[in-house]
Amino acid sequence: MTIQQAIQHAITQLRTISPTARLDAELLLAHILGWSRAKVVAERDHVLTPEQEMAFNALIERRANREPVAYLIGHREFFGLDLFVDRRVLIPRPETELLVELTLKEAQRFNHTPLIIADIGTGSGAIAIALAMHLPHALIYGVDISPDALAVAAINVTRYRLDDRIRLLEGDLCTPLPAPVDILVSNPPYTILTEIDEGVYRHEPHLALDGGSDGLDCYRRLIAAAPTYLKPNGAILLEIGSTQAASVVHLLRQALPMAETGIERDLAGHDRIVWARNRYVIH
Ligand SMILES: C[S@@+](CC[C@H](N)C(=O)[O-])C[C@H]1O[C@@H](n2cnc3c(N)ncnc32)[C@H](O)[C@@H]1O
Repeated sequence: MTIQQAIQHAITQLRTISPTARLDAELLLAHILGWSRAKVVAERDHVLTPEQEMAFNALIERRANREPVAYLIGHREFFGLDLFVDRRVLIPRPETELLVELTLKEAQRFNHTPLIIADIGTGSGAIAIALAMHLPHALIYGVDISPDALAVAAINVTRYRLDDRIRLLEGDLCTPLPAPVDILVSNPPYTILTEIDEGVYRHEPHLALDGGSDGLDCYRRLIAAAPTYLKPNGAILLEIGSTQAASVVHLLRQALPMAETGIERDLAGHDRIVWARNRYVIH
C-alpha cells in the first residue's frame, strides 16, 4: 500500500469523528515513519512495509475511538514549543497562547529581577515554559494538584533546560506558593463536564476539565486567594470559557476592589481572558 492509499483509507475511517481527518492521518503516518509531515505529503507513492501498515492501522483505530492525535504521537506544539504530552495532562490548546501573549505584555511593566510568576494548574507546563523561554529574568512557580501532571511538566521543563527557573510545586491552587508573586496566571478547569465534547470527556483528565456545576469553582477559590498571594502592584490573568467573563470579572472586583480589570477576546471573537491589575502602590 502506498502512502496515498493509506491516507485515503484512513480519511474514510476518520471522516465522521474528526473535522481534520486528513491532517490527523498525515500526522499519525509521519509519527510511524519518523518523518516530517511535509515529507509524508511529498512522497505519496512511497510504499509502506507490512509492519508500518499494521502500526498505522492500529493508530487509526484508536483515533476513530476519538483518542486525540497528540496522545497518540506523544507531543503537541504550543507557542512554538514541542511539548511531551500523554493522558496524564490536558493537551495545551491554541486559545491558551493568548494567555501567554498577554502575560508577556504584562511582564513588561515590571523591571525588577527576578520577576516572580505563578502558573496555577500548570499541567504539561505549557504556560510556565512558554513564559520562561521569553522572560529570562523570571522565576516561575508551576503549581498542580496532580502529581501525574507534574511528572509530565518535569519532563518538559528538563527538555527545555529550565530546571533552575521553573519550580514545580504540588498542592491546591496558590497554597504551595512560598510568598506573594508579581503575576498570577492560570488556565484552571472551567468546563461543565456534561457539556463537553465526547472525545475530550473520554480521554482527557477530568481533574483538568471539571469546573463544578457552573464551571466557576476554581475561579471562586483562586480569586478569593489573590489578595494574599499577589504583590501590591501585581496582576492576575485567567483563561475563561466564552460565557464566563462577566461572572469572573465580578469575582475579581469583589476580591480586588482597587484593581483595574479587563476582558480580552480570542481570534474567533470569543471572550477568552480576564485580567485584573492591582493599583496599590507601596510608599
Ligand atoms: C485546564 S488544565 C490547564 C493545564 C495547562 N496549564 C494548560 O493550559 O494547558 C487545568 C490544570 O489544573 C490542575 N488543577 C485542577 N485542580 C487544581 C487545584 N485545586 N489546584 C492546583 N491545580 C489544579 C489540573 O490537574 C490541570 O493540570
